[in-house]
Amino acid sequence: MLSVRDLSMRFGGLLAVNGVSLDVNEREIISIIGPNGAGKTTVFNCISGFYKPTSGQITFKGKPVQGLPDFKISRLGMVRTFQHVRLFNRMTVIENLLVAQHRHVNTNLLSGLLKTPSYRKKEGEAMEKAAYWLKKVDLLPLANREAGNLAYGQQRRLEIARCMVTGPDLLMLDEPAAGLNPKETRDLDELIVSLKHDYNVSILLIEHDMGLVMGISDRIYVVSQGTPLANGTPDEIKTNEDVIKAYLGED
Ligand SMILES: Nc1ncnc2c1ncn2[C@@H]1O[C@H](COP(=O)(O)OP(=O)(O)OP(=O)(O)O)[C@@H](O)[C@H]1O
Repeated sequence: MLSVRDLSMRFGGLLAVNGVSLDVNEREIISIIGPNGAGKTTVFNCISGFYKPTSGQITFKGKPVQGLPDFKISRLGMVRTFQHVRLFNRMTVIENLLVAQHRHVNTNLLSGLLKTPSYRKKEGEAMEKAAYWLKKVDLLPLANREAGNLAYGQQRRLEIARCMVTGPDLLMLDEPAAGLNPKETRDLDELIVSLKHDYNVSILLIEHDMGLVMGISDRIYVVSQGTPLANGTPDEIKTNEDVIKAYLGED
């Protein structure tokens, strides 16, 4: 579904990503791990269109996407969350999900102004979808709260729901467990696995919580100082000497 080949990203004199390649197949949970500053978020930013990579090829569902702007990439079915939650804080929880759907499809301004039957039908469907995903992430009772007033863990779940209402094929999560308590992390674990099994979504994940990564990943890519270090199943990665050294070297 997603194929990244020889991706590099240079910021001035710093080669933040150096020759990273990875694949995500249908219904796979793939993690990218590595010490702080390894270049993981930069890889995400290149794949999702926030940065234009210095070099490399990125194809999604067979189409080259490197250099496309983020909104075009998300319309192709690849959506992401951010390391620092980005919601519309002054809007309600449900409004956040409605806006996400509006931004995702080309809505016709005139039909919106005239409130044509087809527009009303779409509005109804958007509302149903929003309610469905709020229920799934346990936020339905809070639908009319301001998003900015939610607890941190709830905001993170809302971000995932906001991605899911757009019906993605690939969901990219940047450190979704950061700042969550153990119970919230377990719920997140279940949610991610359910997205794969019940909704056929592939997941690309950056995460420092090794319990979560090792428990849910089909395969793991390790990067260190921008460079690919290893890739394999959780069991292969756990016992890889280079990986152990890179992590111990961090302390
Ligand atoms: N926009 C930017 N301009 C200049 N340097 C950047 C930019 N974005 C990232 N970097 C640098 O690139 C390197 C990789 O950063 P990146 O955030 O991708 O690492 P990371 O693996 O995601 O780290 P962490 O786990 O701490 O989030 C770092 O040295 C960082 O300072």
